[in-house]
Amino acid sequence: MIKLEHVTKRYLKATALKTIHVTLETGKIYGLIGSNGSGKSTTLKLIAGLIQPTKGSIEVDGIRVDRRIAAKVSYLSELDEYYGFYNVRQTIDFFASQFSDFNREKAETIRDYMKLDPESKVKHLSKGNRGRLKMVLTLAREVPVILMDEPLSGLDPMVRDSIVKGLISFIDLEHQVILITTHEIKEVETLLDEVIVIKNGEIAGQCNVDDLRYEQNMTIVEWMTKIYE
Ligand SMILES: Nc1ncnc2c1ncn2[C@@H]1O[C@H](COP(=O)(O)OP(=O)(O)OP(=O)(O)O)[C@@H](O)[C@H]1O
Repeated sequence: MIKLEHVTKRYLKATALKTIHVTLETGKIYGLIGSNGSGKSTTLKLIAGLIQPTKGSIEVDGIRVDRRIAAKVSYLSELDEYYGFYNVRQTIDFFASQFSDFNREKAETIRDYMKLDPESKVKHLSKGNRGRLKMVLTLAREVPVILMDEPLSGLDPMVRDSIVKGLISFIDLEHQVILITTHEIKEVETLLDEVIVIKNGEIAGQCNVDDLRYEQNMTIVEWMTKIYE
């Protein structure tokens, strides 16, 4: 479970988040959506313990987030941060050496599913295959929280599809909560349980995706557009 209470984040020149108050439950996949600069990445970095809130508190499974929270959170960043001179297998080995919760067997299963050649050098991988490798490394960790910042950004429709299917197949919903930021809303619509809209650093709406679809007869994009009007 992730709990943010009255969280504010100010950078030198910008207030990125204004008093965020939200609880995310284990067993659910949440989408965090909003326009550019609305505060999505900042929210993920705070939960991952990479940056500190200006005010307020953040807890993961009842433990206050600080730099040590990395032990409980698997964070897929927007950036490609891997060593180009390693091949896929060496990159997986490196992650296994860094994280005691890394499940080597699961990593192999996902690598196989993603059709990634273990001998390919990371610097020679296409953007799509680097996206797939990121998924292998993020999902192979047995941690209660998985955070994904723009996992589909810049990828072609086939790669997006394999990543969404990989997510469905390999997340452990009994023990994990997943928070995904994305602008590719239609692609993840079927995956999400809940969607949270962030606007100018504030939560402007939260909704169960089935309620939206069956009771309000609306897609996520229609709902978000209404909030942003
Ligand atoms: N390191 C930083 N230093 C100063 N300002 C920052 C920093 N990171 C983000 N900001 C500012 O904080 C605000 C929120 O940024 P954030 O990256 O969280 O938005 P986002 O919703 O993830 O945007 P995008 O969809 O473009 O990725 C923006 O105004 C941004 O310019």
